[in-house]
Amino acid sequence: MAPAPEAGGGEPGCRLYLITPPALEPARFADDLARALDAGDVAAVQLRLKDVGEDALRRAIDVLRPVAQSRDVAFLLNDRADLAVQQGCDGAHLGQTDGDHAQARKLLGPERMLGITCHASRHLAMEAGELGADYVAFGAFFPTATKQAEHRAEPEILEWWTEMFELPSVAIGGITAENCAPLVRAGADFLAVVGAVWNHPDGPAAGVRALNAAIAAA
Ligand SMILES: Cc1ncc(COP(=O)(O)OP(=O)(O)O)c(N)n1
Ligand SMILES: Cc1ncsc1CCOP(=O)(O)O
Ligand SMILES: [Mg+2]
Repeated sequence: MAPAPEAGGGEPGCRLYLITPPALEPARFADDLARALDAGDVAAVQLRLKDVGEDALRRAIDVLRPVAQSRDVAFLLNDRADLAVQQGCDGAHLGQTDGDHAQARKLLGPERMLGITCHASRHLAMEAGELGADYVAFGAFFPTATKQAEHRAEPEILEWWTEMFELPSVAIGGITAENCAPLVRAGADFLAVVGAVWNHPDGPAAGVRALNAAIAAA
């Protein structure tokens, strides 16, 4: 999940971080995922299935992890650091109520990534940085139909974070090709998206192309 090198050797650029749709059938979704990843630059994929049991989650990881990893795209698991380690994921993303972050950091070790939700809180982000998170996630920046988001973030928090710290930031929540420019200009290292890719009217590949074009133009 490396930052994009900027042409001309300037500041690293912003990259896409895809989160899976809330429900999926792994074998069928594997084709959609492959097409999306082959459509343009994607730094990471997060498997986020909130409504399935552990067996189904393991099966989904087994099918989808190789699709990402074979393309050098990091594969992270939502909510479960333990399962991320057991199943060979590249990391885990944890929210504020997803268990003990310090324990998760230990479990994941230095090789696997830990991402932490920080909503719109500078305090939570500094705490996450102190305990060794690999990125901090701010949001939701825009209204989203994917999740009942209880926190609203403004681009200023990305500017502040980028000026103060080197740890990468992720922006999430209602992000589309049409509205992402202020987040890119504010210094977001990654844009995490669900709907803008998987619900794109011309398909996921078109969603990835549109977002990468918007990032490049920002
Ligand atoms: C990259 C990224 N940022 C934020 C979230 C939200 O995590 P969380 O607050 O734990 O909510 P759920 O995703 O578990 O509903 C995320 N998943 N990924
Ligand atoms: C998981 C999550 N956390 C905050 S907003 C959100 C959903 C993002 O999905 P979308 O890109 O469709 O708004
Ligand atoms: Mg969570």
